[in-house]
Amino acid sequence: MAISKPSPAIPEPLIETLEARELVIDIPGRPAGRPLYLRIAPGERWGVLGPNGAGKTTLLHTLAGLRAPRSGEVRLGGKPLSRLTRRALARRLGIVFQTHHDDFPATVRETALIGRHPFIVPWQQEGPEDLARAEAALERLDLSHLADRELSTLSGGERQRVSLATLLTQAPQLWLADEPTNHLDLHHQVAVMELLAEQAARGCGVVMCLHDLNLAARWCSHLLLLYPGGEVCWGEADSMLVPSALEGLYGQALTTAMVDGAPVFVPKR
Ligand SMILES: Nc1ncnc2c1ncn2[C@@H]1O[C@H](COP(=O)(O)OP(=O)(O)OP(=O)(O)O)[C@@H](O)[C@H]1O
Repeated sequence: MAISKPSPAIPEPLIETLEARELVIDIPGRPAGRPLYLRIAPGERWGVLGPNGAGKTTLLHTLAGLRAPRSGEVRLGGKPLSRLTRRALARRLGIVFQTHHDDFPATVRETALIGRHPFIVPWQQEGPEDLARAEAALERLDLSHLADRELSTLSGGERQRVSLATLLTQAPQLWLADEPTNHLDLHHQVAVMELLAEQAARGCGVVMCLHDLNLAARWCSHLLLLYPGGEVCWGEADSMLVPSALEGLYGQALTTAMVDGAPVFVPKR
């Protein structure tokens, strides 16, 4: 996968910040816990960590405006998400879902082009520039050779890369990704983390739910730890990667070492 050449067709993002103000996500039957005050600034790479069922996906969907919070609000560029139209929001914020629902037959190229839908008027066909962006995104995600394939014929990792290519075609300022390295082999895991880091370096804000502590330690600038009881803490990654806190988060003893200047966490047997 080519990881060195960003598409020249993608414009520089506007500078906007995603903010959670006194936010409590809505998980039925769970106590409210500590409200979130988050500010996802341009250039930041946030990792959301927590065990299964802690609420990572619920948080991501709430930040994307797909799910109402129990209380508090999410603002983009100073405006509550509820005051933005779906179209205005989709021009600025994009999401990679944890699971894919491919209800209609479509090729890889057609799926990547969905990323342009917020920018074209209803019933208008995609133009040459839209197509060029989709092709560049497919190339970036190592998918050009699969452009005409039906989604239903792809492997899990190939399908995951199509979702990322669609988001790259959309080129939002805010990238929300639910387990973006799901199904990916080691090389493509690194390539996708590099892609997200590259977007942040362009001035995008990135939030990703991760299960791999070592990817989080190497690629995230900030971390948010979500505990199953609703407790939450967040801050710069260096200050959050405390072995005892991570052991408490997962209920799993860890061995820690420093490798190439970053901590590495291995589960104890
Ligand atoms: N509509 C719903 N009704 C009842 N409970 C729900 C609903 N949606 C989610 N939940 C519960 O909310 C909790 C948080 O779910 P969520 O998918 O956000 O967790 P997660 O941290 O992303 O988990 P995983 O690591 O397994 O993906 C889970 O216990 C889930 O069963």
